[in-house]
Amino acid sequence: MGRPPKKPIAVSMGEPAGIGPDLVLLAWANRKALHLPPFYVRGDKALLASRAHAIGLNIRLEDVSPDQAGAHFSKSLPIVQTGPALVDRPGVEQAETASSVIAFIEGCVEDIRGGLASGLVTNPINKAALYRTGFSYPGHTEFLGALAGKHWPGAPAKPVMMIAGPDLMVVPVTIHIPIKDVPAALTEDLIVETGEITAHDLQTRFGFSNPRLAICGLNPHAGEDGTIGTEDRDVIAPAVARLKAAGIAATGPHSADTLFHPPARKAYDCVLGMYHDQVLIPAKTIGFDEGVNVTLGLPFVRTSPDHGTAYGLAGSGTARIDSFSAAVRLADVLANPDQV
Ligand SMILES: NC(=O)C1=CN([C@@H]2O[C@H](COP(=O)(O)OP(=O)(O)OC[C@H]3O[C@@H](n4cnc5c(N)ncnc54)[C@H](O)[C@@H]3O)[C@@H](O)[C@H]2O)C=CC1
Ligand SMILES: NCC(=O)COP(=O)(O)O
Repeated sequence: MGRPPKKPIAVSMGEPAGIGPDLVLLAWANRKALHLPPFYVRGDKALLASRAHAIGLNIRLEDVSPDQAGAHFSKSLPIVQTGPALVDRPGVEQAETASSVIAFIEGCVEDIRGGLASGLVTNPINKAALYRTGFSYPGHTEFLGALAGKHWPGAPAKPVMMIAGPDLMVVPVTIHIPIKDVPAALTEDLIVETGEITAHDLQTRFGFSNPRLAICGLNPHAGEDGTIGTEDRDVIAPAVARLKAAGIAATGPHSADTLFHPPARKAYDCVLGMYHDQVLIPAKTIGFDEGVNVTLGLPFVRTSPDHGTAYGLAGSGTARIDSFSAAVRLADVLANPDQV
């Protein structure tokens, strides 16, 4: 007996005024050249039709249910209509689309839970626009952690953000918080938990037998023995010691400024940074086009392009699809480890 066909990847359309709609259309149009597995979009068909016209793509869009998506993918872009029809205004924020944006994500997670999709790829959302309508999660990462807790009760669901590129993988220990709040948020337990989840997922999902984690300091020169800030000595160093005691190949705290040049990158598999920009700046500088945002620590697979909504490019047809395509391929590999 042959293997059953792979389930499709569920893709959320993301911010309607951003480049998410362009990306799904361009990716489907170039699916063969990009070696993309079957996927479907939870979004709005009317808006996608309008955007396809704007960027000069004459492609078939099919309104389907998730269980039919795989069968349609070779001939048309399968769309699971989610929410009301939207008006296509590229680059223009509209408060009334916020509930649809959230419903796209929730619907995809429910599809995975229901066995209809193998993994999730999210398109970028306008975070500030969602906050303005009362959305209480800083980003997808935290929202997906909450959805995992709701739909997989009892399963471990501490979401950890990783930006993975061919030349660098990084994890920010604190994510979407103001820089002034970082020192207080950094605890030994948080660093240890993040390191353990990272090491576990690099082993079980990414095939590293003994992943080497380089842990950044917080202060210049990792604090110079507590003379330029005490967090490196009093919080981060003990956390590194605990990770080592747990059998994880962790080193640090390292001075972050000298951790990302090519020879330094040979000494580790992944960097844990203490705050968002400490590690996302090098990751996006080195591999903006190929980078993929992966959420570790969830009971399901979620990836995303590493960029945002790029309002200025929406509807122009010029948005690069490399990162989105890499996100779809990686979701497929992670969700179907025995079939690639
Ligand atoms: N995963 C998510 O949902 C993310 C959402 N965002 C959201 O994106 C919005 C804009 O954030 P920014 O910091 O301006 O980042 P951005 O990534 O949208 O744009 C930064 C620069 O990169 C360019 N760019 C982005 N994607 C591109 C692509 N595919 N092809 C070619 N050029 C591209 C843009 O034109 C711009 O010059 C914010 O509302 C933020 O909340 C940002 C990052 C991730
Ligand atoms: N800068 C990366 C980013 O903000 C991604 O956030 P999320 O929406 O994936 O949590």
